[in-house]
Amino acid sequence: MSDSIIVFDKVKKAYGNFTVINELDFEVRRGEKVSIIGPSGSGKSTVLRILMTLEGINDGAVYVGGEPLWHELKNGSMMPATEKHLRKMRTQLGMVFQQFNLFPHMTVLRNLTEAPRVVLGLSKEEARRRAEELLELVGLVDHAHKFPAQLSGGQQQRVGIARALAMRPKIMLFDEPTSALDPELVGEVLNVIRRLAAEHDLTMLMVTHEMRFAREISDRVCFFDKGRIREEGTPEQLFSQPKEERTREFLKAVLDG
Ligand SMILES: Nc1ncnc2c1ncn2[C@@H]1O[C@H](COP(=O)(O)OP(=O)(O)OP(=O)(O)O)[C@@H](O)[C@H]1O
Repeated sequence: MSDSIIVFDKVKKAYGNFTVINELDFEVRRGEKVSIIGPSGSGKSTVLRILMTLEGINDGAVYVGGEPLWHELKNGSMMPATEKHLRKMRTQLGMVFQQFNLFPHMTVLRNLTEAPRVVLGLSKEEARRRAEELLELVGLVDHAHKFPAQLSGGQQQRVGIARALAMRPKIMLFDEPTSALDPELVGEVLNVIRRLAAEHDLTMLMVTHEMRFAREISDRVCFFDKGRIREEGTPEQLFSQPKEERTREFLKAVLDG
């Protein structure tokens, strides 16, 4: 477990009678790039939302960086985490959403400097310097003073990536980052993620429908079905020699579609 930056230990998550995550055991090593694929409703996004502390769990435990995420150890017993603990833990993670989720009333620059200033207490100059470096990384230096509505979807998503990185997270979560984009804008966003994967030792966990991309950048691909990992392996193993019939069916449907 020591090398795992993310651990799900028999995690259960249900909405009423409907079990979304079913005794899930799942680990991600430091620096590993992992893709989660699987049918709609299989619980893929929920895994990311639990890590980002946007959804609680009903049973089991999640560890980030060796520390319980949804619990705190108090006098030797595991107690539900306080908001303070969740806030602290959240700083280790950055998330890129399907729908960008930028602050519409703030310029690109301010979208990038706001949280580092408010949450991390960075000075205005330091936050700006960090933002400018990241705009360089995502190729948007010339757009710093625009508002999100003045940008294309692909540009907005690149700002979304830069904004998450501005908090210097150890783990980046991507929730179908290209699925809201027009097809001709997908490539520019994938290029930024590709670059991040190649040049940084970030841990990356990505839910994606872009099978070719998952195959290219992942160290490991997990096929989710009914709130569990049905099959996992290297991209080569999972895409070229899937063992499970359910995985084969899914891949056939998405790759033919
Ligand atoms: N707040 C909620 N209340 C009730 N049901 C929910 C809620 N959030 C998600 N669900 C249900 O949980 C299931 C899993 O959702 P999740 O978004 O994790 O699936 P997914 O595998 O990411 O699917 P997709 O590929 O369609 O995004 C879905 O059936 C969804 O309808």
